[in-house]
Amino acid sequence: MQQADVAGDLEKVLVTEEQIAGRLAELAEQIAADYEGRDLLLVGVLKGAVMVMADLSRALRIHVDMDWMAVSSYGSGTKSSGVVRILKDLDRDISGRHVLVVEDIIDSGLTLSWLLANLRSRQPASLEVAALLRKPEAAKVDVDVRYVGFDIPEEFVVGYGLDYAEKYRNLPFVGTLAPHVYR
Ligand SMILES: O=P(O)(O)OC[C@H]1O[C@H](OP(=O)(O)OP(=O)(O)O)[C@H](O)[C@@H]1O
Ligand code: HPA
Ligand SMILES: [Mg+2]
Repeated sequence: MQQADVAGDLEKVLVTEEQIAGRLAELAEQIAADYEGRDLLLVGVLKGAVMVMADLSRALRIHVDMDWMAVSSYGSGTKSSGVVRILKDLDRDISGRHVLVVEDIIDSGLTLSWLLANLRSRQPASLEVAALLRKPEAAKVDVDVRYVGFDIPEEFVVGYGLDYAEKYRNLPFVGTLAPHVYR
């Protein structure tokens, strides 16, 4: 009932549940091979990356530690404010650790570019990024992303962790909103 209501707000599905699972399995294999014999720390970026973190980490067949940061630059709108705030910092020191930042989406790149500079200053042994989605046409800054799930067009998307005004995060797929929802 509720799911039907939620789906009614969508214009189209961009990435299906099956496509997400398939791509995360491929990325997990790549990551497991790249980090073999190394101690890996996954850093999830709340709240959007919760679903990616949950599914990617379970697809990984190596030991990992997990920590979380919460940063916010979007508030309740569909445009990045460019001002990034730390809402929750990491619990532990990352100096000397191999850190893989896990993100749901790289849109303007402003959040990630700020976050990487912040994390780099804490002197990890290595620092890479895994993101489910990337919008190449929306990039305002260049960020080097080692693992990308899907490149998507410059449209506002929701689902699989991604929200519009805190809604739609629980959709199992990624889709675009019907214009009537945000106009
Ligand atoms: O590349 P950018 O243009 O900076 O956008 C990407 C960031 O924006 C979203 O987070 P948001 O600030 O909305 O917080 P949330 O994860 O809690 O939804 C998303 O989860 C990324 O972290
Ligand atoms: O397209 C998007 N959807 C939801 N949240 C976002 N944060 C950055 N880009 C997006
Ligand atoms: Mg986020």
